[in-house]
Amino acid sequence: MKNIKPIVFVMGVSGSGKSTIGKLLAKKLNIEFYDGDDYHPEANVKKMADGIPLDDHDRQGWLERLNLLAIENNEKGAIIACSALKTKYRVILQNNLEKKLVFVYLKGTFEEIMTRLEQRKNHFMPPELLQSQFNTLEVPKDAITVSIMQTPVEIVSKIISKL
Ligand SMILES: Nc1ncnc2c1ncn2[C@@H]1O[C@H](COP(=O)(O)OP(=O)(O)O)[C@@H](O)[C@H]1O
Ligand SMILES: O=C(O)[C@H](O)[C@@H](O)[C@H](O)[C@H](O)COP(=O)(O)O
Repeated sequence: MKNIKPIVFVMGVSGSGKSTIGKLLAKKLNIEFYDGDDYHPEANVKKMADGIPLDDHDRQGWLERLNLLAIENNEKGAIIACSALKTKYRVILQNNLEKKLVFVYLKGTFEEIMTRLEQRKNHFMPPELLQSQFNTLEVPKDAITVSIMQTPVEIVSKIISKL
């Protein structure tokens, strides 16, 4: 592993496994995990809970906060779960940061992720928003891309082998 204390953004659509994989990856690397969901302003959470997709304007301040979080953790490293759906969002996350961010893209089909979302309990994000998440997604070309059709342990060990 070249990158001992990386700043990793685990990205992908809602339900792709960002929180599950991010937490496990952080535990294995012994660095802090942050869930991007916890940094949305209340208005964003309410909008999503009401079944309305966020737009660029809604996401701007949230992405800026996560960029600051990355800067604060530049030395220690961090794992951050964040949808980071568009290329321009990933540019905001990298702003003024010394380290080059590592993006891990959790790749899965609409059908598989819909099944997981329908089974997930106690979460504000309604499965009906999944189509808009896929519509918004710009698949990253320079990310570590991992299929979600494996156990979390397998996914995390693949990620670590590529860091
Ligand atoms: N590799 C996996 N295999 C099977 N189920 C998974 C896997 N990763 C996550 N899940 C389950 O899928 C659902 C969505 O995962 P979650 O981590 O909440 O995704 P996200 O943070 O991207 O919205 C959860 O119920 C989680 O337990
Ligand atoms: O950019 C967005 O539209 C949101 O960040 C969204 O992608 C994110 O997925 C939600 O916060 C729901 O949370 P889950 O990803 O945990 O479903």
